Amino acid sequence: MEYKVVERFVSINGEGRLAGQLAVFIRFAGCNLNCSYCDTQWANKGLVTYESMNVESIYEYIKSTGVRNVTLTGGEPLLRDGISDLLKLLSEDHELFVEIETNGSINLKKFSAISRNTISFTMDYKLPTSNMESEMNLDNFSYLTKNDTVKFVSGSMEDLEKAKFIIYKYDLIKKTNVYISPVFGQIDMKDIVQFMMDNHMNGVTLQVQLHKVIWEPEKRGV
Ligand SMILES: C[S@@+](CC[C@H](N)C(=O)[O-])C[C@H]1O[C@@H](n2cnc3c(N)ncnc32)[C@H](O)[C@@H]1O
Ligand SMILES: Nc1nc2[nH]cc(C(=O)O)c2c(=O)[nH]1
Ligand code: SF4
Ligand SMILES: [Mg+2]
Repeated sequence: MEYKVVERFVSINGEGRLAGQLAVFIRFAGCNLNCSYCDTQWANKGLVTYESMNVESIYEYIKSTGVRNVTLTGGEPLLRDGISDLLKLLSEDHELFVEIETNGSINLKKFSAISRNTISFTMDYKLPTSNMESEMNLDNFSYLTKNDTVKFVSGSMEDLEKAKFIIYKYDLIKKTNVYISPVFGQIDMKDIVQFMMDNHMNGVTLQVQLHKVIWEPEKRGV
């Protein structure tokens, strides 16, 4: 199985539970959604330049970096047939901790058989601002554990209200890690903090994309 890889690099992880730690990134081409705010739309275009890599060459690259946190992202990394083969190989190397950024539309049930000790899903719940909310697979919440994360990328008060509704309806704080992140530059983070205070959102973590604070927000490969 060949995968279209549009970027591979080492940086600090700017998002998620391991934000601030070194991570090696593999970015796959193509996505089945089209979020209004997507910061990697370039990776989803048909004519994007990519490298063909297979499971072995991806694994070799990861190991060659000496970095133990791995982030698989895109585009939508779980879109490819055969991505389970890569997840299985990576799960067998207990030196690695693998995070998969996924868009909430892909059924996670099919990955239940893979050993999940060192494999963690960060599932976005796409809010109204994204225009992609109708694509969310709500069954996915039953496959997430405390090793995983649900992320609500919010660009408006309407988004925050919807995030609150979903968090409590599905009891997400008990099941998994819950993050709120601003659509970069589109909402005042003070308003998010105020919303969290007004609604007693204990157990929810606010996070800004660290790499966009450190480098130019549009910079690739960081
Ligand atoms: C580019 S996506 C790739 C993985 C997958 N397609 C997804 O949406 O989760 C990686 C993460 O970046 C977030 N993201 C994309 N554009 C953003 C923006 N303008 N501001 C904040 N987060 C953004 C997405 O919501 C997602 O959590
Ligand atoms: N530094 C850095 N951290 C990240 N964490 C998740 C990313 C992504 O695009 O999925 C990302 C990214 O693009 N850069
Ligand atoms: S799902 Fe992810 S990669 Fe696809 S358009 Fe939305 S943010 Fe971009
Ligand atoms: Mg990114």
